[in-house]
Amino acid sequence: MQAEWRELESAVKAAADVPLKTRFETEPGRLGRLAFDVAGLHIDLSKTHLDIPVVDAFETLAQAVDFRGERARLLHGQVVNATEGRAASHTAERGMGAPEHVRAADEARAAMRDVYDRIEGGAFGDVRHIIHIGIGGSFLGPALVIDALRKADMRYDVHIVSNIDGQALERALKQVDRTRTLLVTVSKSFSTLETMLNTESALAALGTDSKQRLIAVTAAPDRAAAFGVPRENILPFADTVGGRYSLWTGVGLAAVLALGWDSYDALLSGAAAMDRHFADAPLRENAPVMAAMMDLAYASVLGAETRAIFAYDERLALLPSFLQQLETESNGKLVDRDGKRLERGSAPVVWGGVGTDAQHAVFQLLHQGTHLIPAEFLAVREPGHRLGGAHHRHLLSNCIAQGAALMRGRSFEEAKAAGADDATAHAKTFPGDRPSATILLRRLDARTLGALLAFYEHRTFSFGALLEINSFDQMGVELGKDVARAIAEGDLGDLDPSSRDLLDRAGIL
Ligand SMILES: O=P(O)(O)OC[C@H]1O[C@](O)(CO)[C@@H](O)[C@@H]1O
Repeated sequence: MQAEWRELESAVKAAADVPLKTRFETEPGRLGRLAFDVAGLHIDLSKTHLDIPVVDAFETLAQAVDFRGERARLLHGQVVNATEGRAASHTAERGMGAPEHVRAADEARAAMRDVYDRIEGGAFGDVRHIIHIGIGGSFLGPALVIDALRKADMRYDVHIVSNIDGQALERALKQVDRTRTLLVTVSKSFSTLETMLNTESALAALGTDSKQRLIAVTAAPDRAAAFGVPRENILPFADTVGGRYSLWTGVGLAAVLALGWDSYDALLSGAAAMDRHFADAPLRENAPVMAAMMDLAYASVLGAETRAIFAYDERLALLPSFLQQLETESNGKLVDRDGKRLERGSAPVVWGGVGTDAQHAVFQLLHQGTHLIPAEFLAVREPGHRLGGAHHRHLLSNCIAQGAALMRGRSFEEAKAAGADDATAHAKTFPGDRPSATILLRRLDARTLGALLAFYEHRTFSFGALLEINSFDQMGVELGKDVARAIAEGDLGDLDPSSRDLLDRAGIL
């Protein structure tokens, strides 16, 4: 593998020496090769340092690391998460996978439909409010989906509570009529501290029969039953579905209730369309694979430590947070699948915000700062409001202008020609040649959103597979949890003096 990586590194470094803005003239057909239309998404990677030699080198690496074999193992339900000895079967939720995984997903969806119909039919009373309790992958996906597809006439008023800070639950409780509130606790493990404590406090606040109004969504149904959730209120899902890949399961129940079952079907069908593209398209026509190549070129070869995502659409404001978990928890790893220390960078820090707000906050650094930061812009062709064309025209113009300006830059001479003195002209010089990708959605509906989220899932997997890491475990979160548990139980062990002092000052000792 070393030879393939060396070849890739020299191709990427050579590509980085060629100014991006000159490439459209010198590389005929560049835009056509690096822009992809899939399932309602237009994905433009042409303002990046991907070029034919780089993609060739990635193809060679893909061959050497058996990328296609790993993809087949993922999509056929074989073990791809070796440390936990299991498959990653999220695509089975959309119909692609081992027959037993697809069957289990279908059964789980039938159980979900049954609970959905009981709620709609009044079995839990006249429900108006839903408090969804969960954290990490057990809330980011549903929260994003609700926010993105929010309708004026939402069927239920959904409050999502994740943080163990009691303020989060208290705020939600203040906004609901407790007699008309359904609790949906989502926890793959049904043992996560934050979720369990919030559930207990919510049950206490909702009164004596509150367990009857508790739905549990989990891969550990026996734990939920032991907790006292009525069996018919437990929605199981397979433990082969990773938390950050789980919004397609009953984890999305609150979103499905709020948006309607049809939206859920459409979300799954959009994801399924992306699954087919990922499974079938040749690597250099495969949008998630090509995007992963781009991510690796920057993070693992050129040393970019961050990657910035800006959604030029209020409805996608939660996307950077969702992707932060998806990408960093999946690929923020120190060792490869054999336990060998990685010789190159794994997942970059993912951060971002909404445009145009972010332009007035962090874009100075993007345009003139000293770090290499690949940026990603997302926008939707159809506006999500009825305020008239000016808002949308300016929004989209700003979005597209950022990528153009990052690439083009402004020379010292141009700044001088515009009348600046030398010192000011230096300050007004933009180096340019800064990479960005742009994703344009035709419209933001459930189907397109499903395709978009599946695109990111497969891109994350492809990054991990090319780097030969396990994208489906998250051992790095355990130590912090263990130390916190020990402290909460009063076991300070060999805790360092600084932390003891802080606990003392915080009033915990
Ligand atoms: O769904 P659970 O088991 O409550 O876990 C919540 C989150 O906690 C993590 O395990 C990390 O601590 C995430 O991977 C997961 O999404």
